[in-house]
Amino acid sequence: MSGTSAASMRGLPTPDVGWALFLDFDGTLVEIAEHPDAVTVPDALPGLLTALVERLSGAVAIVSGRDLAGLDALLDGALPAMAGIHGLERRDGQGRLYRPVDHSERFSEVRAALRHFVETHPGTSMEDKGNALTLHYRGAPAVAEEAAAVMHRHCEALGDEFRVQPGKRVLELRPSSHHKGTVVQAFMAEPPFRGRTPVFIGDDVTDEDAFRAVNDLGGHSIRVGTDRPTAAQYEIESVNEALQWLTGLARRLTPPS
Ligand SMILES: O=P(O)(O)OC[C@H]1O[C@H](O[C@H]2O[C@H](CO)[C@@H](O)[C@H](O)[C@H]2O)[C@H](O)[C@@H](O)[C@@H]1O
Repeated sequence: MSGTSAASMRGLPTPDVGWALFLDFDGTLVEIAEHPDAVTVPDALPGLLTALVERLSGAVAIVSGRDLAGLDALLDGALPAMAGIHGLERRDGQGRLYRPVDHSERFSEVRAALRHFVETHPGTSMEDKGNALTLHYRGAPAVAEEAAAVMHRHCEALGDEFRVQPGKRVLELRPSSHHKGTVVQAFMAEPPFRGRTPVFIGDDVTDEDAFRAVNDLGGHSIRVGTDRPTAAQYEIESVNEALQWLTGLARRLTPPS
């Protein structure tokens, strides 16, 4: 967590103890890796998150496409409040768990098709999150169009309740009822988030729903990366800069002793 470029971080909003902080995971808190299991979690990250929870009176949540079990394992259970699978599972500030829908049984056909796809396309892999199926093609970028065709064909067969969410060398088939924007709205309706100013930091297309929700709520939206148009109000260039900024945030919000 070193090597800050002051130029790209200039102009970010001034830290405030009244913030509610929402953090994406991959590409925001950890660098993108070749495979989901290959990410490196910085040693200082769980401690940094714990410090932020303390400084912001509990109003900190991870909002990720990963599932909660995987996030807990990667972060040593550092955070009570988290949303996984883009909101298809959510744990509130008091540790209560919400799984609003269960469509996993409707995926049997597409699950089998994706298994066959990864068996016949080296470099691809599938994550089965129950309520969402994720097709990774980072190891075989040339199959992007073919992968998209398979996902969209099955999504159409399932009907309007489902969508294909593109991400970084990934396609996810999931119910369209929940997304990162609805996650922000849900957290903001309850303590310890209610009444605070939402701040969301994320890097990927799926974070755009959250940026829009935060903008509508009068908060601050911060994009990690500068390579495409975004609804975010601010930009940070890299994961390292995001971690630097969060470290500075924890420091600035420490009450004087
Ligand atoms: O919402 P996020 O926390 O950013 O999660 C989005 C997806 O992240 C993971 O995939 C991405 O990161 C992998 C590890 O760096 C990378 O190999 C892959 O290409 C990226 O798409 C995760 O595996 C997915 O389940 C998440 O939905």
